[in-house]
Amino acid sequence: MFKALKEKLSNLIMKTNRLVLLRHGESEFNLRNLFCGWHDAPLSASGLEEARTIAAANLIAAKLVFDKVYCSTLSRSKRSAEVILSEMKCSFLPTVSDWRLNERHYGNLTGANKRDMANRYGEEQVQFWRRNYDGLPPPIETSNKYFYHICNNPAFQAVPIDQFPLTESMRMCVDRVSPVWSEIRKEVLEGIRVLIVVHGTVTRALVKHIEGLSEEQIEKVNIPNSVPIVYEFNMKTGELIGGSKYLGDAKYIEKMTEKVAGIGN
Ligand SMILES: O=C(O)[C@H](O)COP(=O)(O)O
Repeated sequence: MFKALKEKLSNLIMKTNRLVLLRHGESEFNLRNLFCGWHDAPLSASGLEEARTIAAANLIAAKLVFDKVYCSTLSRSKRSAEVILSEMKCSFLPTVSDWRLNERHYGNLTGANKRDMANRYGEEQVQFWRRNYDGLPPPIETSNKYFYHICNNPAFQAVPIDQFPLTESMRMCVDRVSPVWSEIRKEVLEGIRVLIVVHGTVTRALVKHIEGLSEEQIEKVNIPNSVPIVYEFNMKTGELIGGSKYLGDAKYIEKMTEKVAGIGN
């Protein structure tokens, strides 16, 4: 009786912690509708602007504060995090750049226009490469314009040679992200308030881990740039409380999500 009451009381004063996921601002390659993957495309002018006026503005409006930030080793992720932190007046926060949070490698599609590829191979094939859980683009070839830029990018110095990808499916990306997600989850459950600023497919991989979605379910998820996604966890049990909460204007989020889902012009 006393034990049950104690449990009830401890549930009432349940300690929770939040985690926020964010996809970087629009990149030059997003703007030009090009497959990007491990190519280190910078943010576009609107990407920089939306990191401030959408990402940071919504985090500030929701009064969210952070103790630690995670991003990838690609500049569009790092730069978005810098802009957001500066806008939130907390550039002093420890920021971890981890290569395991890099975007999924798009193989030989890197640098190709998504619409051109749909005209050449058909929309179904392109959507298979983009969203099927096991859709594996052809490996990047030395003749690809971005092959040497990618191989020689100092941002990938920490990548073990036997783990350096030439292409990746969503499944491979989910597996790559898994150990770093376990590390972040542990910190979140210890009470560290974490912000993760990463990429479209890596955000989807994290959403799959966090929400426990099936392979079929995650194929239908599309992530707009610069829209914060908030999760809340029970720090004792590790359970997710409720679902995801997207911060910002619902109409804008819907429009941008549809844009990401489509192949573009
Ligand atoms: O790498 C890319 O091109 C983008 O970050 C993700 O593109 P997708 O929405 O076509 O997977």
